[in-house]
Amino acid sequence: MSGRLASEYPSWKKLQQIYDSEHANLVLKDLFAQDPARFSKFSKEYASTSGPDVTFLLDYSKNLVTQPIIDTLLTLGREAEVETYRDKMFAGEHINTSEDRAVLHVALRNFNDFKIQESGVDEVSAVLEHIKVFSEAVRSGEWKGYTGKTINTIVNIGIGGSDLGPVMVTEALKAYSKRDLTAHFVSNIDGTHIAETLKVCDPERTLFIIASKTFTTQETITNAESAKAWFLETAKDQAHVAKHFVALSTNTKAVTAFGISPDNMFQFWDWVGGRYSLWSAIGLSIALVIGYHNFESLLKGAHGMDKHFKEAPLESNLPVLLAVIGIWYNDFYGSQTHALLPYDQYLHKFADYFQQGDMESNGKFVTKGGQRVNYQTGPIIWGAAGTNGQHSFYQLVHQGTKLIPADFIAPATSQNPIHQSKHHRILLSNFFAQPEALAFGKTEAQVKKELDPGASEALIKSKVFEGNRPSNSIMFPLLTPATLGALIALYEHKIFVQGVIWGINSFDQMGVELGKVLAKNILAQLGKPDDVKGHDSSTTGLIHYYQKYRKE
Ligand SMILES: O=P(O)(O)OC[C@H]1O[C@H](O)[C@@H](O)[C@@H](O)[C@@H]1O
Repeated sequence: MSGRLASEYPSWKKLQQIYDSEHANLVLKDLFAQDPARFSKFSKEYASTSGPDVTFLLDYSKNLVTQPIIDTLLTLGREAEVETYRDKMFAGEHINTSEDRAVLHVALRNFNDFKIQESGVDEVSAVLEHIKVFSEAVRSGEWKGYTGKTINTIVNIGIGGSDLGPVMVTEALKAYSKRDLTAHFVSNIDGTHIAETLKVCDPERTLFIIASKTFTTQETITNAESAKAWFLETAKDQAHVAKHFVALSTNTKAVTAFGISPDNMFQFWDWVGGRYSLWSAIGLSIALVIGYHNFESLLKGAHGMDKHFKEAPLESNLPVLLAVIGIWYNDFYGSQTHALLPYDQYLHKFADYFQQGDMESNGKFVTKGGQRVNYQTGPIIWGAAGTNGQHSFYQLVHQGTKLIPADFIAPATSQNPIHQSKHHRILLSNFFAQPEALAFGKTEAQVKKELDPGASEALIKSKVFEGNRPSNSIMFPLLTPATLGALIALYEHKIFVQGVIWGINSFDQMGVELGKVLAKNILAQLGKPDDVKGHDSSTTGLIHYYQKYRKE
């Protein structure tokens, strides 16, 4: 984040030399055979030192690394001043330089532990109290709708960071949810999303949460207006809106203009990035679904990881290790993507969440100093919950031509140990088997032994697994709110470290702007073909096609 080109650091050049001269010999099968202690050397157990107990194991032994490579990668971190920039973040310095903002999602889950100076930080506990009081009133039934009935449905209307975090976390912690309160999340501008949701809502018992940091996002405001119109069709009186609409935003003026009273607004601050906002008022839907106490555990679990990230030396700092190993593949092996593969159905939105978290943060081609980078920055993040992926895309992961580093994530214990945990044992046997298969593969000799002597060369070749495909494995005892908090913070800080090394600003998102501006211009031209001006022939042709067939 110093804005320097990563490729100028001496350790970067050294890593390139190591890659060039050694990568052909970096064979997992051999590395494990040569060192029986490889697992214990390249795995670490995390145990929180503050807040609720959180432990997990990070096994990074199945990576194409040796100790000297890890050491050089850590030197790269030091040369890029990862420690300095980490301290700047925690100190509230304006490390989001393009927007001149502090980056303080860590302050949202700090509970007065670290001293952080920034305006608004001293208001965090009051907003948490507001979330607590409000969520408890709704959950207990004390908060009533305009006809005196309790709330049984919440609809969070938001998009991007005002949607993905709450969606992912409420799914991940469903086992802790209040079953008589149904949560829906409406994000897409496609009218289908709000229309289908409203079909199953009762206006007398539904609470709409309008979640938007800026309160100007077209999708969210349009959906919120449609929801309000739908509500007023039944409720008639504008005064009833107060019982059914609340806002989560930094923009009091726009919230008031929408018709939501400031009493029903949950505040946050410009130093909370959208994709880092689930810890803020944006997490209201989470507190409503799992209860404030569990929401606080989520925050405290994340704080434990913040403490680890802030205090642990780089060589035992888990976010740093994940970050530099990721850079090894991304920048030296040329891998384009990184897969997140949780073996936990509750985490089925985890990869979706970190698509924004990682790709919006590190999908940048200029450094903070404005130079075009001459190396790869953020990877494409993707993934799905196991074992579903095994029956779709794992073919390519095992035998395709691309190197796909992957993180396998699993709880040792299931929240649903049905059939004497038979399901979970099968799930975990797959969780253990897949990284093993990826790393060690299957040789031609092994294949031949299993086939008839007359088997064709082609058949034999098609059954070979080259192996040597790297992965991390993360295991924890149970997916609790605090464990999830720590896990999310682990990845947030990994993304931070990578951004610092690449010299980019991980905290702005200029790349979402151009399309928005063009769409606004096009929206004004959709009326008639003659209005369609100033576009290339393809865009013009597409708009004309729409105009020919549309039905209003
Ligand atoms: O909460 P808001 O202001 O509605 O923004 C929603 C989203 O908009 C844009 O796509 C980006 O800025 C995202 O980072 C943000 O999360």
